[in-house]
Order: sequence, then C-alpha cells, then structure tokens
Amino acid sequence: MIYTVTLNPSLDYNIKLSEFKEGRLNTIVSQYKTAGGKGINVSQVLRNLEKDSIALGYIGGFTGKYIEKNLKEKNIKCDFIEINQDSRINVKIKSEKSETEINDKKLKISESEKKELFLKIKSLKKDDILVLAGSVPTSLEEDIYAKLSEIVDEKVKIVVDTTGKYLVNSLKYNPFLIKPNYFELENIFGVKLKDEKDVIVYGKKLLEMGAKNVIVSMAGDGALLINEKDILKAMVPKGTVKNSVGAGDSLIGGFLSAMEEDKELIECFRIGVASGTATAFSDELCKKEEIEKIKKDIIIKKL
Ligand SMILES: Nc1ncnc2c1ncn2[C@@H]1O[C@H](COP(=O)(O)OP(=O)(O)O)[C@@H](O)[C@H]1O
Ligand SMILES: O=P(O)(O)OC[C@H]1O[C@](O)(COP(=O)(O)O)[C@@H](O)[C@@H]1O
Repeated sequence: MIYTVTLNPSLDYNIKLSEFKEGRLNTIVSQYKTAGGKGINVSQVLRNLEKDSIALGYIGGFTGKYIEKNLKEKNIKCDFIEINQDSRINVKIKSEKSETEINDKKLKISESEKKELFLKIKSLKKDDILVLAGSVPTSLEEDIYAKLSEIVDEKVKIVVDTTGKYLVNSLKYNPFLIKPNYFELENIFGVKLKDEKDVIVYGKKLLEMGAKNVIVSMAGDGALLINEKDILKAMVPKGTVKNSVGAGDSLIGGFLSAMEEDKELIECFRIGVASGTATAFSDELCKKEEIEKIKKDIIIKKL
C-alpha cells in the first residue's frame, strides 16, 4: 500500500482572474475549491490513475471536514488524525500573466498528536511505500521526516518531497526518491545554477548524501533523474499552462502509479513527467486520458 503523509493539509481555493491588480478590487472569473497539500495531491493523482493509497496527516475544523469529505467523494482512503484547529486555506490566483500562491505555514501539533502519527507510521509493512510531502508546520521539528523515516521497516520505500533542511535531514535514511525542483536545489546548496551541468553536479551531491534516486523537476524545461547508474533527461512538449499547482505532486503520483505496475524506472520517469505536464496544461490535477496523450510526447535521453 502507498501511504501519503500531509502534515498540514489545506483547502486550496483556486481563483481565476483576467488580470491580477495588486491593491485594487479583483473580480473572480471562475473558482474551485479542492482538498490540497502535497501528499494529498499525490493520493489524488494515484486515484485518477486507478491506484489506491491511504492519506495520513492532521485535519481539523470546518476546513478539515471539507478536506475529508472531498477526498472521500473521490474514493480516496483517509486515516487522518483530528486536531482542534481549522485546517488552513491556501489561495491560488491564476491570471493570464501570472500565478500567485498564498500559503499558511502555521499549525500547532501537540506531543500526543505527534505520537499518534508515529504509531500509524510504525505499523507500515515491508513493500509499503511512504510518501512524506509538503512543508512542515512550524510547531514540529526540523528532522520530523528523518524521525518518521527512521521508525519504518527498512524495506519500506520512502519518497520525500520537501524543502531545505527538512529534506537534507531525511537523507541519512536513504530515501528511495526525492524530488526537489530547480529552485529548491539552488536553496539547499545556496547557489545559483547556471546550466544543466550544474543541476547534475548538485543532484549528484544529494545522491552522495544518501538519496537513491533524485528527480530535479524544472517546470517547462522537463526534469532530470539521477541515480548511481544513470542520468536521464525528460523533455516536455510546449503548451498552454492553465494551472501549475500540483505539477510536482503529479510527477510523484504518476511515477508511483507506474512503479505499482512494476514498470522499469525509465517508464516510471516518463509517466511521472507526463503527469506533471498534464497537470500544468489543465485546470485541475491530471486525468488518466490526459497523461496517456502527453506521454507520447515526452522524450527521454540518457546523458
Ligand atoms: N510550463 C510547463 N510546461 C510543461 N510541463 C510543465 C510545466 N510546468 C510544470 N511542468 C511539468 O510538471 C513537472 C513538475 O513541475 P515543477 O514546477 O518543476 O514542480 P513543482 O510543482 O514541485 O515546483 C515538470 O517536471 C514538468 O513535467
Ligand atoms: O505545486 P506543488 O508544489 O506540486 O504543490 C501544491 C500543493 O502544495 C501546497 O501549495 C502546500 O504546500 P506546502 O505543504 O509546501 O505548504 C498546496 O496548497 C497545494 O495543493
């Protein structure tokens, strides 16, 4: 089974404007609400690809109820821990020229609520997959993903998608896959990446630090997969970006869905990248048919 952990789920309020005017009245052209948060998005894409997963994490209040109901309506299994605070509302504003995101990072998790999550994670069995994705609420420690990685059976494959020290701390437990984007890679090492060669140099450093597979996603420039054996480059087609929220999570969801079918790594990478691009080119998270269509246009080169 695939377990996704979203420490701080959100109600994503997606707004479309023709133009975003700062400091002025903006009138909405269209909007939709959905359960969000990185682990939850991975679960949603897995469901769209007809694969099961269980979404874990903390939810609370009226927004928490909405998140759970929204996921259950989509036939996604949840096993959230209920807390006594409202889950956050993240606002995503898409206009013709720009995408703006407003995310809340606060959430107070108590010691006993933390223990509850550890108990759930401890019960994972060999061959399960654990996805630890998204920002860590400020009340939790910087090595929370490392601690969760430490307690699972060593045969559980771990995927970590987060930023900075939260990601770096988890590397000593040898995650099977990590997926920094280009800017996250720059931030980890405090550098400005000049070209693809640079991406490979710093991607390899993450391998040396413990990751087994590193995917560096580069939005419209595709992605690189780096492991001990190979460096693969995925090139993506050009298209109209409708909403890139969740593109990175879709890459992970697509990748894992192919892994569930025992596909080779190169194929998992292709389906992952196709899923990311399919999400960028649609208003919501990618659907199976969209991925199938885009898959044919993903070119993978061995470097
Ligand atoms: N403008 C785009 N054109 C085509 N594909 C895109 C675009 N933006 C994102 N993608 C796809 O989604 C993947 C993840 O996007 P990226 O923005 O790098 O991740 P994140 O959402 O984590 O920041 C990319 O590797 C690519 O496959
Ligand atoms: O675009 P991405 O990076 O794939 O993730 C989008 C998701 O992440 C969020 O922006 C939350 O991010 P964080 O957990 O890192 O705070 C959600 O609102 C949204 O559903």
